[in-house]
Amino acid sequence: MKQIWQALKAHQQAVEHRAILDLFADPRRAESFSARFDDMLFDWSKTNIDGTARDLLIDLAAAAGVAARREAMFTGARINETEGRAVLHTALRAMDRPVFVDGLDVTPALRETHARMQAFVRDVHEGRFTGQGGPITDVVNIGIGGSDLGPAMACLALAPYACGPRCHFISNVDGAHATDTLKGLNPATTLVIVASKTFTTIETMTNAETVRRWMAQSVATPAAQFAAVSTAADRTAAFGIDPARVFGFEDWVGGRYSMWGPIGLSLMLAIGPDHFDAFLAGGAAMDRHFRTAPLRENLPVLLALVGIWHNQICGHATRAVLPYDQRLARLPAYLQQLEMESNGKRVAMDGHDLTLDSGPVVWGEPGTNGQHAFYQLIHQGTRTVPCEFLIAREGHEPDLAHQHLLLVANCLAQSEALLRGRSLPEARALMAAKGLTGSDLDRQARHRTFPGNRPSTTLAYPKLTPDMLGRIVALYEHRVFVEGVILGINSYDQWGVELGKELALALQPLLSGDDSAAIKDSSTRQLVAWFRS
Ligand SMILES: O=P(O)(O)OC[C@H]1O[C@](O)(CO)[C@@H](O)[C@@H]1O
Repeated sequence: MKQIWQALKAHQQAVEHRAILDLFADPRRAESFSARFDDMLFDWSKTNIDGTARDLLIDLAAAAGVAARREAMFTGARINETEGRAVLHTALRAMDRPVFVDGLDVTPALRETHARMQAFVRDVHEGRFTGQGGPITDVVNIGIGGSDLGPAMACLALAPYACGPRCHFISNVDGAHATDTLKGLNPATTLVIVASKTFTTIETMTNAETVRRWMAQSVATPAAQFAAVSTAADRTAAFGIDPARVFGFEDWVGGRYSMWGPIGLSLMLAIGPDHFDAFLAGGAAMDRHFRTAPLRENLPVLLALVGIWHNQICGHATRAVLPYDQRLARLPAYLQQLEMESNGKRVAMDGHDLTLDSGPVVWGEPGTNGQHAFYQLIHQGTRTVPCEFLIAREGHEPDLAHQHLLLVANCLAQSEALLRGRSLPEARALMAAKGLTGSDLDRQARHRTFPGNRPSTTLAYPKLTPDMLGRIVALYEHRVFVEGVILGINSYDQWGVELGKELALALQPLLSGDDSAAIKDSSTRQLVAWFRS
């Protein structure tokens, strides 16, 4: 491994100043540096990765043992070593294939829970399960992190497939979130889902109490309109939720990988069981591809290797995710948790400090909106931000096809602009054509140059259907896995969120009056005093 990392670094230094555009002298550049899976196209040719770098990166994945680790994950080995757990979200989307944990096939239980979810959703849709004031019109999902971001992202993404009650999401402990979300909802026709793997998360439990009080003002039995999704049946029972409406899952489903199972209940309510199954089928199709395609043609592996090249080799600390698909507006937030909670770690699996950078900072917004906000920095700032564009060939609005064309044109134009840039002579010619001369021309032209040579990839897909969303989400999940294996990280724990939780619990009583002298640093002491005054 060490030698491959060194060879990659040496190669990167050798080609650092080469223009990506020069790689296109090879007429087969785009074709050779693209991969397809069914009707998805991943084009990574607009990066500075050439044949040598590609070979080294593939060697890196092979030497890191990606294939063996992948098999270990799919077959239920306890690869989440710091928590002693298997990692089996893939089993949630392939329930027909036995998977054993400790010698026990876990899929019959998964199928049973899935069937219970389907029956419940049909009962809601067909009016057999109602609120105390009539058929369910609205669903409020209370959860945070992995118990919120996935379903919230997917409900928006699949809005054209909505066929059930309206779904709303409350996550923040800020009372504003519950207040604003509940405004206008009828408690007597609202179903509340408390979604929490642990059923201890302070934000979720606090919001659940708030919503229960809100409901109690209007209906006789609030608990009758509550359902729960959790691994902790004892705690859901203690909260008073009827076990008939509790959908359990196992601890080998990580929170940020959990939308495929019961945590996806709000999504299933929104789009119906058939579309939800299509979403699962899309994820399963990507699983098969990931498990069987050679590394060189394997989409998750390639996404990961491009990421490693940009982050650990070239030193670009951030990655922008830019979906030219308004309904993927929450994808960047979803990926922030998926990627940063998974690979934002400084201690490797073997207990040693990482000698390389951990996973990148992931951020983004849908295009074209981002173009009118932060693309200025991406085009002309001093730092390089590798960009990942996502774009569908077709939208869901046939009568607005001309707008979709404009969207596609913008997406392709951005990656072209990042690649080509605009040279000083080109900018001078433009300014001269506008009548500028002399020092004025020189100065104005400099502001209008673009360095170009800025890397980007494009993931193109036919249409954002449930199946396609499943493929895209599974693609990113596996990309995170591959990056984690190459970096030697356990992508499935999240100890880094614990300290803040502990300190918040300790600070809460101090804010409401207890002695704050125990606080060690004067800044926190000052802030506590300020809030208390
Ligand atoms: O589903 P739970 O147990 O409420 O946890 C919510 C989220 O909190 C975290 O544990 C981080 O604090 C995430 O990993 C998880 O998705």
